[in-house]
Amino acid sequence: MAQSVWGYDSDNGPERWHENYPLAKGDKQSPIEINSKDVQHDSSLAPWHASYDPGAAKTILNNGRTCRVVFDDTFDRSVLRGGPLTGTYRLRQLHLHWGSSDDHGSEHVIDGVKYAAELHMVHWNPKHGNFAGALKQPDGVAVVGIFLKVGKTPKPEMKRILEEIDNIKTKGKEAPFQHFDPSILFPKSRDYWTYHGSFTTPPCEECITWILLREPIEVSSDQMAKLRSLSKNGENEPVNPLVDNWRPPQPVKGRVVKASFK
Ligand SMILES: NS(=O)(=O)/N=C1/NCCS1
Ligand SMILES: [Zn+2]
Repeated sequence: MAQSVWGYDSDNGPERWHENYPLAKGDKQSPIEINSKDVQHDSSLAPWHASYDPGAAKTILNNGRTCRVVFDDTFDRSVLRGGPLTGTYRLRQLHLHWGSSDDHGSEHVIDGVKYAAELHMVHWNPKHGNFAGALKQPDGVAVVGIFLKVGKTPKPEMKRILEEIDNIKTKGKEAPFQHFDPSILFPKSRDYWTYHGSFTTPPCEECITWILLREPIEVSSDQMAKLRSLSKNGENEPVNPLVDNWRPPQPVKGRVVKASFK
């Protein structure tokens, strides 16, 4: 089976992405390490609001690099607004990044803390016509990032996604995933950090307003094991566990991270 052009292995991983995707060496790359001492509280930052239509959820997919839930984004059906954003952004998909053990897996690192996983809800600005057009704009995309922490009181709302894992074990597997409002995954607090960055996967376009929620949600170690039971390989190929699909922190290059909280 030919190697995919990019991935997370030694021969196609983050250190080599720039060979085929030059943007990966840009000045506004993601993820980054966030150090609270360098964060600037911005009292002008408004609260953010998501209004998602559960009927917009369509399918869940294993694309060999992550587990992704896809939503109908053909009109303003599930939208994000407020916070650092101008206008409304349409929810297109959500996916996760995770480690091979509970002590790492997130992409953003907070005061040295690596969480077990990081969930991304990807939205795009319809003023740019379509998703492909939005990728070329600095205000084209908004991603809400939620950290997953292993704890004793797992969030029941994560169950719905994890229950589907058994149906999408191998690369290319897709299953219906309907009647799902992802805002049930949000933690209690709406506190967030925000900065301008990029996709954490190639081609690494620098079109993202990141909204990272300060409060992690809890999952159980068993739930993390479930996520790690996904495979990179296709059916009837040698088993290659889908783990450590995270990009390490990139140079901040003078960017200032704003906080909605003190
Ligand atoms: N991890 S990420 O959300 O920055 N990368 C993506 N690539 C295509 C859609 S989302
Ligand atoms: Zn992501």
